[in-house]
Amino acid sequence: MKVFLKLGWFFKERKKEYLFGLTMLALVAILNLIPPKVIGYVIDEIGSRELTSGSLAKWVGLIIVVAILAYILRYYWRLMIFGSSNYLAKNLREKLFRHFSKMSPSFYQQRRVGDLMAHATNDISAVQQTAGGGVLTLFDSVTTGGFVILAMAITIDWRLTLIALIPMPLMAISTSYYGKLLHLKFRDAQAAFSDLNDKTQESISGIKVIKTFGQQREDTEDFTRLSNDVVEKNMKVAKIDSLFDPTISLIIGFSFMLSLGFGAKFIHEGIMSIGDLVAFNTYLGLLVWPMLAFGMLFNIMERGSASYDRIEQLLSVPVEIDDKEQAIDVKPNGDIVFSVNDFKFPGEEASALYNVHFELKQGQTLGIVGKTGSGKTSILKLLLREFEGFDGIIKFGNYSIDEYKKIKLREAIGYVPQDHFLFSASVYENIAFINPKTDKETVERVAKLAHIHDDILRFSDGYDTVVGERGVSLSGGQKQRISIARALMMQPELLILDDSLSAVDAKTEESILKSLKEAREDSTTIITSHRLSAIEHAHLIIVMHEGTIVEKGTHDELMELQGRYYEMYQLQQLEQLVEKGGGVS
Ligand SMILES: Nc1ncnc2c1ncn2[C@@H]1O[C@H](COP(=O)(O)OP(=O)(O)OP(=O)(O)O)[C@@H](O)[C@H]1O
Repeated sequence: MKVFLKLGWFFKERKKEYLFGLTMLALVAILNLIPPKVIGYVIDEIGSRELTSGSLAKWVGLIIVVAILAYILRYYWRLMIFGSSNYLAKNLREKLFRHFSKMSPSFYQQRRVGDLMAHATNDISAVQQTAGGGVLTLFDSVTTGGFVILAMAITIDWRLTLIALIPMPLMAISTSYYGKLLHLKFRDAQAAFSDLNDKTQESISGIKVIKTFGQQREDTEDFTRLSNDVVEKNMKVAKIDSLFDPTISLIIGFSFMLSLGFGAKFIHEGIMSIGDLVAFNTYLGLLVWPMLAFGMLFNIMERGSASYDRIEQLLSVPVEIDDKEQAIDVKPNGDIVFSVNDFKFPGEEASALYNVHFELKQGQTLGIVGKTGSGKTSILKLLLREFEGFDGIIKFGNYSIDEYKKIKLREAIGYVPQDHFLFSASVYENIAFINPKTDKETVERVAKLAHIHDDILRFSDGYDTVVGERGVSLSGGQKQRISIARALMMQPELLILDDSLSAVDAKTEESILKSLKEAREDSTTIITSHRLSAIEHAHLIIVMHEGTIVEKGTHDELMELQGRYYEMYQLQQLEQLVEKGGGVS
């Protein structure tokens, strides 16, 4: 029953619909009491030879009126109760989605997408069933059951009623026992479904890699194993679920036996008429549904309760990186001061960054180089406030980045990540992502700046060509340049290119950087790259190694130092020479 209390807020919200629906349901329960009584009267009139065609027509007419009324009322209670439960699903779905969209990357790092999707589908549907079918079974079993028992006791015989109810406590004991078992098995089944969901999502997203490595058979076997596991766990649920009906039918059967035996005795003693016994047994038949419903109620409630707990747990995960109370509501601009003494990713022992200090004046370009895993992207993640909890301060303009509203900080930064993502939409929509109503000229201007305009014109539908998962396949370099154009649409104070030119050739890279420099004279740019030509002209270059800065300066200064940067530069010059077919003497 706890789950109904937990859902109290929703029932309050849709009070009118539930009250209306439940009143209709109670009226149907009362109408249901009429036919058995009518049958009893007719049988007694037949027995005493008092039945006339006039009285028969009266009884038949009454049953028809009851049937029509019950038809209308049933329609409305279904509409009210099941209809309302849809709003609960909508409400929870939206809450979850809003919550998901507020969570920081570390939240997604700790959870699997398939699992989150299972919460948003299976769990919500189980809770919806509680607010629909659950409410119905609870109310119906109580009202129909209650009214029928009252009608049996008051209008027929209270002693026979008590006798017929003797087996009922057995019902309560067995259904509650099965319910507990069901809860455990259902939890296992849901967890298995989450695993399967996760596997499906990962296999579909990674299908290209799976095929390239010829792992389809292994992948399918893996999938089949998980799918079998889901079936196995659901079979366990079904086995317990299947015990409800036979148990309840057995107990009701026992009731029938008692009522028939004692009823016959009462007729013999002249306490009851035959019509009364027929009516009594018809009432007893009416008790089957409320009892079954009662059994089902445990099932629905257990599922709903387990699912609601999981959803609540997810919603209660705090938003790690949130706005401060008096957060500044303006876009930051100005100089950047990055001063981090130490930073560890959540749950990690080792520092990802330590003693990383640099300053960047507005309009300057910073180049970050270093071996893979040296901490380049980690610097950017801190700047974007994707992670917090470092020792130090990062300032953008006059304030620390955590003083600004998160949305304002992000609006000031155009970020082109390494793992660029294009939506399943047209090229135009992908570029104009921040404002789909942007005019064509602006979209074309940024596309030209990113040197992707000519490529787009060559696509079959130009800017209307659909890209992403459902669309045409683009080369890595084309995707990178569309991502750059999308970031440029923001006219950001700070543009961050995280190894975003790795897939374009050196000449295109040079042209893009040149036009960016011209178009963004007063704005700041940060470029991380493995290719030194991309950062050669930066105002400041930092060389990262194992999480810290090992060299800092301009290209000329670093060359003079003859350290790591110098070595990397020499090596890349050599590589270029070899690529061009030159030799080393
Ligand atoms: N979200 C994360 N959680 C835990 N550790 C992380 C996370 N992101 C990065 N790291 C770790 O931090 C270190 C620095 O990674 P980072 O991505 O900053 O390197 P990088 O210099 O950008 O490398 P690359 O050139 O390959 O992109 C690595 O050891 C990496 O495993």
